[in-house]
Amino acid sequence: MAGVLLWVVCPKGNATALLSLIPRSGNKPKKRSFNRVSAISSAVANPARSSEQMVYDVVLKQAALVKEQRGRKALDLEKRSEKTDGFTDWDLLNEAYDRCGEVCAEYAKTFYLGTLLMTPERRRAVWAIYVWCRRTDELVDGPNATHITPRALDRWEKRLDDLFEGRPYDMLDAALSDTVSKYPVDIQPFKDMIEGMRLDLRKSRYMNFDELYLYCYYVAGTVGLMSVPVMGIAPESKASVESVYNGALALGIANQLTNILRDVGEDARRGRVYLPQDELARFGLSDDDIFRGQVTDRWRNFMKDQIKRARMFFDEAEKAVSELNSASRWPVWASLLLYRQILDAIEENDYNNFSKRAYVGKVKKLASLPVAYGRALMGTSKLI
Ligand SMILES: CC(C)=CCC/C(C)=C/CC/C(C)=C/CC/C(C)=C/[C@@H]1[C@@H](COP(=O)(O)OP(=O)(O)O)[C@]1(C)CC/C=C(\C)CC/C=C(\C)CCC=C(C)C
Ligand SMILES: [Mn+2]
Repeated sequence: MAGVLLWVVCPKGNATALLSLIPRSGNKPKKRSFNRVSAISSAVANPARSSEQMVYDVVLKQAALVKEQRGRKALDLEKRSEKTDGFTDWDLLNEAYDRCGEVCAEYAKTFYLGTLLMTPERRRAVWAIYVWCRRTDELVDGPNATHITPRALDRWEKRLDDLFEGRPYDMLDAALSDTVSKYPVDIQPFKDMIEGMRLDLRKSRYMNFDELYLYCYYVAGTVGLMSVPVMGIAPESKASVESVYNGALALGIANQLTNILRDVGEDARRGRVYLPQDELARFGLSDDDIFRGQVTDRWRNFMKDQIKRARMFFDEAEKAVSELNSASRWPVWASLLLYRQILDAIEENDYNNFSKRAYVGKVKKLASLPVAYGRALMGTSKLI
């Protein structure tokens, strides 16, 4: 039990919620063709292979896995969900998924509501992925973060290997273990997210956008790659699987860039500057300006440029949302619109992201939901 306790990291603001999820019984456990977005990152590409090219290999691998499964008609997902291998105690497994739903509802209410439109199978699988991501993030961001060492992350990765091989360590892992046995989810994005957490332990500066891009892929682009195999691509979609995964990746990158732009002051107080050093220098800025925290014209101009780039990633993602299964589109649109509006809020704060938190008010949040729903109904193909 002590081992489990060590692993379960309490969430922000509520130390008991994730602890209550501990099981009662000891069920121990090539190059891509460049588009507008890539043109930006390739401008600072490293001489060998840019981060974007490396990340694209993961996209191709995940897309291949999905295509392979698409080809195997007999492996109809909904039927496979009735498989009995691996788990004999259905009540325990259902309870595990229910707990994942509870965590999701507590930490990401809007997203949780959106998942209720999905089929029960897909919905609970997305919850299981959400919970694993949340727990992974909490390792380095939560209240126990100071105790986290690279060795602890190695153990978390070993645990990931085990759950992918059908040996879950606790009941939340059991839910994910069941999910990855049913959907064509590759382990690589999960491993890469852990790699992102390792990076956060050892690195607090990013020399250029190429370095930052890789970090954003690790901690957020991976989420897109993990989620789409479960959310599913619309059967009527004419887009290539790769282009949909590319859009999913773009949404993760856009979200993380937005997160970084919103939290500049907060991160600086923790000694972290995620903004690319070469781009700061190009605008006549340095770490000192960030620690001083004064909104100057140089800062405004720099921020305008950063916001423009984040919006380009959102644009890239938007083209792909309509290719998802119709029932999965609404939560994605809702989260995209909400996160995108944080960029507007930074502008409304006159680019003061040092001491003023950019947030989207309740009214705007609520207003976004029908907009998201309307967009979800439109399944136009904008990708090839
Ligand atoms: C519909 C939807 C949003 C599905 C994703 C569900 C899911 C598995 C989410 C996991 C999120 C999570 C806990 C990630 C851990 C790392 C992390 C915290 C990343 C940051 C998220 C924002 O959270 P927050 O504001 O709470 O950040 P702080 O911890 O407070 O700093 C991120 C910025 C990134 C999360 C990334 C996504 C939500 C990407 C979603 C992309 C898709 C679902 C693909 C959609 C498909 C197409 C084709 C566009
Ligand atoms: Mn976090």
